[in-house]
Amino acid sequence: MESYTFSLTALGLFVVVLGVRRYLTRISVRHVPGPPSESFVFGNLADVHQNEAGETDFKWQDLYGGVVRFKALFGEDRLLVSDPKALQYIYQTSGYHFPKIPEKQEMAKIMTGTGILWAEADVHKRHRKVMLPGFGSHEAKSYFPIFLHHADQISMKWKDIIMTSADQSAVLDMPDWASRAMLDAIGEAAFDYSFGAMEDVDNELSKAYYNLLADTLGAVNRSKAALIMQNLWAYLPLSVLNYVTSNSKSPIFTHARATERVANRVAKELVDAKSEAHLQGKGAKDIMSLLVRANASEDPRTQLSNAELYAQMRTLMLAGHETTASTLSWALLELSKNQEVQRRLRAEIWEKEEEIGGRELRPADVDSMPYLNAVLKETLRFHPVSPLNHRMSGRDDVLPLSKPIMGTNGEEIHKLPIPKGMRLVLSIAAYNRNKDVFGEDADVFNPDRWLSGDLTSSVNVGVYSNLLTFAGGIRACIGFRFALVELQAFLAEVVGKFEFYPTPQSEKIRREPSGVMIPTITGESEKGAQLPLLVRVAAKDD
Ligand code: HEM
Repeated sequence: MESYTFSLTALGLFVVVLGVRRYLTRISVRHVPGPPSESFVFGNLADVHQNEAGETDFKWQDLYGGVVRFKALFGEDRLLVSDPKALQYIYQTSGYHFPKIPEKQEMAKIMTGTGILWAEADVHKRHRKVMLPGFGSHEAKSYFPIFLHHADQISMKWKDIIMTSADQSAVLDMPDWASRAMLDAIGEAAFDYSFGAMEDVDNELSKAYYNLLADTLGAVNRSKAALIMQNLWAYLPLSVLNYVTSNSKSPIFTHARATERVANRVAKELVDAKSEAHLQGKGAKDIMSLLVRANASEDPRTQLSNAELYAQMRTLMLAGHETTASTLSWALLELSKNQEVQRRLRAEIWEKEEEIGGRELRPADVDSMPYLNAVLKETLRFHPVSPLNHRMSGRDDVLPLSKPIMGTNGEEIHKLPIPKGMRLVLSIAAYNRNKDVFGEDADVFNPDRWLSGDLTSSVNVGVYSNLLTFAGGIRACIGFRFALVELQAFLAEVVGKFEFYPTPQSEKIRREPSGVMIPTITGESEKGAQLPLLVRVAAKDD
C-alpha cells in the first residue's frame, strides 16, 4: 500500500515538474510591444472587436509596428499581425500549420455545416480540389450576363421609384438593394435557383439568411457578455461547446439553427433534382451541378458526402452574397463622397457604351476599363469586408518580419519565435493600409494609385493585386474571381445609369465589424446594415 502511495505521489510530482518545466521553457512573446491592458479580465478585447473595423488596428500598426501583443481574457497574450512577410508566411508558406481557431470553427459549423470554410488539413484539401474547377476565370466570366441581368433589375426598380417621385430623386438604402440583388445573382449562378429576393417574393430561404451574420458573428461586436462568452469557449472542451451551440436558446444560436434547417432542406431538394438531371445526362453549368457530379464520383479523393454537399451550398450562400453586397455599398458611399471620381468613372462607362454600339457589355469590355478597375481595387483595399482573420500556431514556430519591431527590452526583433497554440488575429484592414506597400497616402481613398504603376512590393501576400481583401495562400477566397466579375457588372450598370449623393445619415456611417464589415448608422447598429444615399438618374447632355 505504502509503495502504491509513493508511486502515485512520485507520478504526481513528475507531472507537476513536467508542467512547470514546460511553462518555463515555453516560448514567450512578452517582449513584443503593444498597448497596456484595459483590465485583467477583458484585456484589450473590446478595442479589437468592438471599435469600428480597422480603427484599433490602424492605431496599433502606427504605434507599435507590424506585430502587436495585446491581452485577451485573464492576461492571455495574443498577437495582431499586419507585417507583410509574417502574413505571407502564415497564409502561404506554412498555411496548414496555422489552422483556424477551434471555437470560431464551431461557429462556422453552425452557420455553414461541415463545408470548405470549416474543414481543416486533408479534408480541406479535398474540398478545395473538388470546388476549384467551378471558380476559374473562364467560369466566373461565363456568369457575367447573369450578373448584368440582376444589376439591370435594380436599375429598373430604381428608375420606377425615381420617375414617380416629385423631384425626380429618391433616398435609397444601398445595402438592402445590393443584398437582395446579390442573393438573386448567386442563387442563379451558383445553384440555378431563384430566391426571388428582388421581387420581394416571400422566399423562406432569403428570409432565413436575413441578418444572420449580424445576429451570430456580430453579437461579439455589440455585447460585452457575448464577447466574454465566446472567448471563454477557448477553455471548454469541444464536446461541451458542441452541446451549447446545439441547445442554447440565445438568438446567436437559434437564428443559425433555424437557417440550418431551412437551408439543408432546400439544399437536399436541389441536390436531388440535380442528381436526377446528372443521371439523365443533362449537366447544367452552375456550381452546384459540378458538386453533385463530385458526389457521384467513385474516387475518394474527389468525393463529397451529402452532408458536405449541403454544407457547400450553405457556405456559398453565406460567403457569396453579403460580401459582394457590402463591397458594392462601400463603393457607392465613396463615389457619393468623391463626386469627381464618380464623374470620371461614369465618363469611362459611357465612352465604352458608345464604342460597343447598342450591344450588351461583355467581360472583355469591363476588363478594358482602367478607371472602373481602379475604383474597384481601391474600394477593396480601403473597405475590406472581411477585415480580420483568426488563426493559431499549430506548432512552435518563427514568424519572419519585413520590418524589425522594437522589443520592450530595447532590442530589435527581426524574427519572432511564437509558441504552439498562440492565437493570432491577422489584420487584413491594417495590411491594406500599409504605407510601405500602398504609398504614403494609404489612408486616403484614391483610385489613381492603381493607374500610376508604382505599386510594386517585394513581398506578395494577397491573391489579387497584392491586396489581402480575399486573403492569400491555401485558404484564399475561392470566389474572388466570381466577386470581381460580379462587382464589375454591377458598378458599370448602376454608375452608368445613376448619380449618387451623400445624405445626412450617410455622413454618420460606421464600419461595423459584424462577421462581414457592413455600413451602419452611428447609434443605430442594432438595426443592421444601412446606407441611405440620394439617387438621381444620370442624364447624358446631347
Ligand atoms: C468582395 C467579396 C468577397 C470577399 C472580400 C471575400 C473574402 C474572403 C476571405 C478573406 C476569405 C478567407 C477566410 C478565412 O480563411 O478565414 C474567404 C474565403 C472564402 N470565400 Fe470569399 N470573399 C468574397 C466573395 C466570395 C464569393 C462571391 C464567394 C463564392 C461565390 C466566396 C466564397 C468563399 C469560400 C468558399 C471561402 C473559403 C475558402 C477556403 O477556406 O478554402 N467569397 N473569402
